[in-house]
Amino acid sequence: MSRLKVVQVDDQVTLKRSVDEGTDEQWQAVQSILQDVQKRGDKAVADYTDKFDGVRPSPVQVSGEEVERAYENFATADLQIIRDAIANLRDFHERQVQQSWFTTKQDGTLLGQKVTPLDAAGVYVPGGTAIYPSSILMNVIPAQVAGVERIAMVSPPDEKGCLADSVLVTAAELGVKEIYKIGGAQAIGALAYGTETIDPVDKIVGPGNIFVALAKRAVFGTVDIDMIAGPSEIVVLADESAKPTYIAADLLSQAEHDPMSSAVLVTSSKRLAEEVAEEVDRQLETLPRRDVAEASIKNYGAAYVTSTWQEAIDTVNTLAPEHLEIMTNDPMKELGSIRHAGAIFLGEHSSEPVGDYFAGPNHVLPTNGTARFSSPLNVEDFTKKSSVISYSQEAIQNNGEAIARFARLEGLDAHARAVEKRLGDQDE
Ligand SMILES: NC(=O)c1ccc[n+]([C@@H]2O[C@H](COP(=O)([O-])OP(=O)(O)OC[C@H]3O[C@@H](n4cnc5c(N)ncnc54)[C@H](O)[C@@H]3O)[C@@H](O)[C@H]2O)c1
Ligand SMILES: N[C@H](CO)Cc1c[nH]c[nH+]1
Ligand SMILES: [Zn+2]
Repeated sequence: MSRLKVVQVDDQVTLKRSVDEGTDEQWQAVQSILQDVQKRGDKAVADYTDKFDGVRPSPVQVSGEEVERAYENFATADLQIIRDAIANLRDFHERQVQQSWFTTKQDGTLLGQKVTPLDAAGVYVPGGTAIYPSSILMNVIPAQVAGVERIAMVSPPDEKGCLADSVLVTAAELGVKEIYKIGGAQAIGALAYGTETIDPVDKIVGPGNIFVALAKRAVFGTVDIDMIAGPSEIVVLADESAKPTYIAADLLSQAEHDPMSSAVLVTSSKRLAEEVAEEVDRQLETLPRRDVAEASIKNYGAAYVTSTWQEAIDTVNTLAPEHLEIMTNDPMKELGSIRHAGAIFLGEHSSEPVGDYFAGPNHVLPTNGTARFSSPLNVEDFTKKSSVISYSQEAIQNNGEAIARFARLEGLDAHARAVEKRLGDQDE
């Protein structure tokens, strides 16, 4: 019996998705960690690091010597790959830069929008069960391209109180100098509220486990956050021309992230669905992270078979997946029908990990159906806009009466009078 369920889609089928909103106990744990960090600063952060990571790094900030040692241990071939990925990501994100703009009218009015980078961003790099140098690239590069001056990075230490060489080297390649060996909700609290050692930031970005996600939700408002990225998801939309071996491999690439990840095939071909299910079983046999991938396939994996191709497209749009691969005869033809997906990979050579590590687009993407209304992490996330208004004397004389009248519609006389003070006044 295949672990990937083949399901005929009809009106009765509810599309399963993984939702982890945290338990009451987790919420309470996070709230009390955050309150304690606000009250006791560095001491609280050190106590929780000791409790959850089993170590008290001192100093908590990474030193230049630690970075030098990491370079000594790091293979040149790996360094070159990181450098090539950085170049691809910079090139892609530089195209996202938005300029300030201004417009003028005949009467001398000037209106516009001034784009300003955030002063300080905090980047969370997960470090519990795996190491994610790729997430450093995805979070730091758009911030730097936007022009953010201060980037403070946090990541939980290993049992020796250190960060992985790949993490330190990747951060150093990007020129990140402020790196702290802390993780979990206590690190989010330190970035949001500040401690004796760490200045607060304006926005916190980066993925993490449920404690990190709940802490980000809780500090939103004190600081901005990027999004709450849930477990990874992949949907493959395929027709008879697709190769089952490729589809199975790509489904497993996301299933191996987390038992809560979801990997789904959508097709109108029952034969393809059955072949992919068999192939998933075959490939699982030799996968090092088989336990995780198998649990994910069992929990949230499915091959949805539709009666028509249009139903297949509708199913994809209902799922609004984080990653969508289109493996059909003419993938470009389907692009126009896809309304909701975080990243769209076209054709059999565009395997999802190409985007996770290297191609250039960001791998921090909306999960959990939120691709219906949100976008990948991008340069704009690290900027804000101010409106600019400059009225000439002619403009205020021509429009002042109308503005005052509008103010009185709201019963706000001080507003009306502020404008009326200018009426009739002429420049010397
Ligand atoms: N969407 C993306 O782009 C993306 C990229 C990389 C990783 N991820 C996800 O990020 C997550 C990383 O999770 P992780 O656990 O490996 O690392 P993590 O760094 O998010 O969490 C580790 C920290 O959790 C805290 N913690 C652990 N148990 C706790 C408890 N009982 N109470 C309070 N705090 C506790 C500790 O402080 C520890 O330092 C995974 O789910 C992974 O799939 C997503
Ligand atoms: N696929 C993940 C986002 O859903 C990102 C990632 C990092 N490393 C490997 N993959
Ligand atoms: Zn991945």
